[in-house]
Amino acid sequence: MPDPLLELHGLSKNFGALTVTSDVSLTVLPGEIHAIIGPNGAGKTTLIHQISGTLRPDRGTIRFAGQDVTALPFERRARLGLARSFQITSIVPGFTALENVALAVQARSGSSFRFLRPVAGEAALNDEARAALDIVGLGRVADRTAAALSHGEKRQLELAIAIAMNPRLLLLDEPLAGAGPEETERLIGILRELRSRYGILLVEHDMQAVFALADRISVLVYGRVIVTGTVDEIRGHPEVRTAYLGEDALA
Ligand SMILES: Nc1ncnc2c1ncn2[C@@H]1O[C@H](COP(=O)(O)OP(=O)(O)OP(=O)(O)O)[C@@H](O)[C@H]1O
Repeated sequence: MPDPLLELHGLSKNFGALTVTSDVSLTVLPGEIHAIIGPNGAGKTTLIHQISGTLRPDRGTIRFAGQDVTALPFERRARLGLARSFQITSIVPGFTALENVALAVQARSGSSFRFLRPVAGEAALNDEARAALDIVGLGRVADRTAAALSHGEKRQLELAIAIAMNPRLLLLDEPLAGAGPEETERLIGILRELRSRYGILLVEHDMQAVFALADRISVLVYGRVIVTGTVDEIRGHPEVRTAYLGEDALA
């Protein structure tokens, strides 16, 4: 088995008397989609915050690509290749899709484009941004403003922005939220393509999408991982079936 890209060990977090993450241990391997599912309020988003570095765990460790990153700030983790997909609200509506992604490339690269002549620097920025748009299937709308994109295309744009960070691992918090059936199908196809390039930790409520995509699934209930397993293991797990998902979700 390859070394894990991401390794959580005994991660715990309380907000006052409320335990939001309780002794969470899990791994994400290169080229794997590891999905986190669980009922509302189970602690999925706060777990993502702790991994990305916007929230400090009270206890436990986070190792990324063999390095202990538990104490590193968000930007340092991002530079190491831990990219969180941002919500639509971070997209600049008046900018084109290309400009939105170019901003992310520029933010990642800092001053490295400064040493190129302005025109060459801009061309290099745009080339990278175009490549990210192509990966998520948005190449043909690169010059359209973000405001003019459909909801599904905006979700694709978020993915392109995350990819522009040059990640090794993508943290995706509900990438299918609000997408219609056709858009969902398209996004599932894109996420499947992305798996060959990155490890993915996926938080998603759409159970059919999770079952279509995940290599492994961890079930989070009240901040605790009650089981980690393959799609078949999770579908058939009695505690998962009865505890909270309901039979319909697992059909
Ligand atoms: N900053 C905070 N201060 C206090 N409590 C918080 C804070 N952030 C989240 N919580 C609480 O922590 C618990 C876990 O929330 P979280 O958003 O991680 O759950 P979730 O599994 O992502 O839920 P959903 O599926 O609804 O998005 C909830 O009870 C929430 O109210």
